[in-house]
Amino acid sequence: MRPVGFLDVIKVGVLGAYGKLGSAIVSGLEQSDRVEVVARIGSADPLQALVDVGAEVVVDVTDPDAVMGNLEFCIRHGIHTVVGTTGFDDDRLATLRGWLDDAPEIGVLVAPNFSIGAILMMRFAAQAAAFFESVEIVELHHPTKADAPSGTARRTAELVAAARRDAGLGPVPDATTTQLDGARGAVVDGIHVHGLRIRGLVAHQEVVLGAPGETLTIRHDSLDRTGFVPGVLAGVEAVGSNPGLTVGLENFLDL
Ligand SMILES: NC(=O)C1=CN([C@@H]2O[C@H](COP(=O)(O)OP(=O)(O)OC[C@H]3O[C@@H](n4cnc5c(N)ncnc54)[C@H](OP(=O)(O)O)[C@@H]3O)[C@@H](O)[C@H]2O)C=CC1
Ligand SMILES: O=C(O)C1=N[C@H](C(=O)O)C[C@H](O)C1
Repeated sequence: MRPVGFLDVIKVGVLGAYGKLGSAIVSGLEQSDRVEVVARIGSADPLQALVDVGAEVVVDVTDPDAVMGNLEFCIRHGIHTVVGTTGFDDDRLATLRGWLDDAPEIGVLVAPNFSIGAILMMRFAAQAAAFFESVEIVELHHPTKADAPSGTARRTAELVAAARRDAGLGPVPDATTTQLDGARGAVVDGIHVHGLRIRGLVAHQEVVLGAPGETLTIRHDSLDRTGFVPGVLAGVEAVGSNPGLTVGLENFLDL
């Protein structure tokens, strides 16, 4: 298979093209002369249309229940895929790696967040984590979101937990002995994650760190879904020349 990118205009199919993120991505990609949107697929449309129009890269922004079936189809049909859909855990990533072992020339990017600001927020949180005894994550989203905690919050927790391990930090301090279910949030890799669903919001996250005598709060706000488009474009341009599974758009950025 020929790698896509560089001189060619990349033929892109968008799965979930009529959703909130998908429609912003279609509009954004249509402004670029580096890609051509050749397929806009909604939940009622056959995936075979991607093959019929020769899509080289697919962007999946559908639903946690739909994404694995879509990925299996794309990998089996030799289509590189940029995945914005969330709800990924270790089991799903292991399944994906298994499929890719049988298609070593195909690239899949799983990007919990396409926004450059959110990627930097995660990076800064991981950098700060080594210096603070306490850390918790609060993610705030629109109330039509299907999954909790958000993919971004999960990923941040994993990055923070890894940084704490590297720094030799133990568990975060917490004297709670009695609680209502959920009162202390979900726990991802030892890090407490709290989710709010509020009408009017888009996507927001705070990482709150604390040490004796000081706290540090790192906050990112997505105010409009146009903020995700440059990251999607960067993923589309890079995925074809990066076979195998990549988790996190930061791997394709010169940060
Ligand atoms: N990585 C990132 O930066 C971001 C990721 N996201 C993630 O993207 C996903 C979509 O979010 P959002 O746009 O807000 O959600 P929406 O519900 O607005 O859109 C999802 C769309 O996917 C469609 N869909 C569902 N199943 C399929 C399928 N099998 N094939 C094709 N289309 C399908 C739905 O169609 P129908 O309504 O007919 O079911 C709907 O139009 C979520 O997982 C979200 O977490 C969101 C923002 C940023
Ligand atoms: O559903 C959303 O809206 C978003 N989903 C992603 C996530 O789960 O992290 C990215 C961003 O937070 C918006």
